[in-house]
Amino acid sequence: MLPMAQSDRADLVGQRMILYPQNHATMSFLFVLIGFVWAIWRCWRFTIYPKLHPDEPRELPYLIPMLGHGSAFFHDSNGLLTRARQYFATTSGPFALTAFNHTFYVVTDAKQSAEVYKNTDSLSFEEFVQTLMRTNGNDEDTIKTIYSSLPNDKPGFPNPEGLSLGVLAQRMHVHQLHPGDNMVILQRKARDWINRQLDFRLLVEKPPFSNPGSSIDIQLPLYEWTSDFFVRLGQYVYFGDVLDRVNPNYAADYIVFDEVIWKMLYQYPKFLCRDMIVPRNQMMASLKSYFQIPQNQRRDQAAWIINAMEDEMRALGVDDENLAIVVFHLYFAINTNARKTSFWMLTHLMRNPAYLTAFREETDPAFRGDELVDISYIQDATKCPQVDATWHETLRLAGWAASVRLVTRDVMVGGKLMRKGNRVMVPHRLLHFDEGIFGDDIANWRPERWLNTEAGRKLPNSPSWRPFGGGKTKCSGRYLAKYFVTAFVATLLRRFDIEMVGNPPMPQADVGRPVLGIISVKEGYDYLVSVTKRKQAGVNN
Ligand code: HEM
Repeated sequence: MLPMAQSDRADLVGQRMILYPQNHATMSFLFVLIGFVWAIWRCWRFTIYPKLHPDEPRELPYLIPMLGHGSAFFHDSNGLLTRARQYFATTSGPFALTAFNHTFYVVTDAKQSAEVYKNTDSLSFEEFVQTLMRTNGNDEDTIKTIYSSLPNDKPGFPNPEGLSLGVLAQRMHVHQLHPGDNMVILQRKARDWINRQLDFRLLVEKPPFSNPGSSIDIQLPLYEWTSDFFVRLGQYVYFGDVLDRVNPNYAADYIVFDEVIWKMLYQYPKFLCRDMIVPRNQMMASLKSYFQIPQNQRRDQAAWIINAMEDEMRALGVDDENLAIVVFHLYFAINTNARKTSFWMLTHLMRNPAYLTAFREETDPAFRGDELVDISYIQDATKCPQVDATWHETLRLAGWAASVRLVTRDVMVGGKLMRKGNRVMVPHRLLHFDEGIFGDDIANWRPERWLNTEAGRKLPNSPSWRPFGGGKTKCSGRYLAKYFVTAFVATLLRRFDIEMVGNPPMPQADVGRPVLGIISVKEGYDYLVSVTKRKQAGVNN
């Protein structure tokens, strides 16, 4: 056996000696071929094609065909967009970026962004909403029903243009949320809730932040605390106590979900996002139970929009499950941004005590004793210019969203042809970091840029100011958002002194994850604040 084995081995070695050079040659040939094909692809895509199609936006070159800029987009989309803008600094008009085989036309010029917001015929926001509906479990029949035109004489919310419920819903949000009687109802509800809940005894005693035994001061993790406070506030204003009774953990589930909401936006495969799916499904099940409670036990506590949406959808035959999923989307529109804005605002104010003092003094007249009484005073920029500037500057630095539209037919924007099937993106942050518009020291929080000059005072009306998107889908909740955040901060400062514990670094923003407005705080960057009963509280009354 042994001699045979030896000869076999010798044969094998011989074969390998003969085959190896052949393998080597094949591999080398393959490499050269791949390199050649790659060079032709790159030359075609980034040199020849742009020359043949000068009317289309120039594309930022990339190395790997299927990936494009996917990796950079995923890790720091704003960094990628900033680099791309520098790359195209000498060319005018939108440019293109490809990530994971999807092409985005990026619009960074304020006037051209107005073209995007205006053109609802060729640029669709609804596609984004429908994709979310699908991702979150709405069935195709429901989506079709909600996006089919309705008669212009239907009962319920007036529909003179015969719009679909999906589009009409935007008008209904405006009816609820723009200044007027319907918004005043929500503002009063919010004021009374803040007055009740921002109470030292409750802070000390109520889990999850209780500090048993504290009689003078309490320490709270700021991001966790403001998140909990604002989500419960938003939930109360829209659903009263009823949803909390159905699921006392609803707000906590929401915060867990909201911190990984990017997995929903990126449509992660199910097995990679149980941390998002478990709380999401729990919340949808709770909303379904909510809508199964007899109407006379819940509707008088709910905001007009919740009852009106229910009526409209039931009239179209939408079942409880699909109704719950649609309303779930509204829940996160209400709650995802205000909680983070209040965190960033307090963070900046504590690091800039002169502004904190100015905020406190300016809002004094809205209080009687420790109670917030006047719901319009703090909102009025003529009476509270410092508050207004603080609000704008906080949004400018913490706003990280982009408006995205699907191109539904070929269209010209900014003098460039945008092809059907691709997406147009207006990254708000690039507009907000334009030194030509917002002045120097652009990376720093300086509310005075909104106050000190004539041009600064006009900034809120500038086409470059887009923290809430634009056009028909511009955030309808922007007035209520300002009210929630500034009423909370004013009441907090009225009743308490608040200080950072120790000397924590400025929290880092979680730049790698897409958000629907305001950026989250990077994990590990929450910090403790000490909240102390204020000795001078109620001084003016
Ligand atoms: C600082 C807080 C907030 C920010 C930065 C913010 C930002 C945004 C943005 C960027 C959009 C998308 C607009 C587009 O692409 O055209 C949006 C939509 C929306 N937001 Fe807000 N939002 C905030 C707070 C709120 C609040 C508190 C509510 C409700 C009470 C709300 C309700 C909505 C609704 C309903 C939409 C969808 C618009 C529509 O289809 O009509 N938002 N928001």
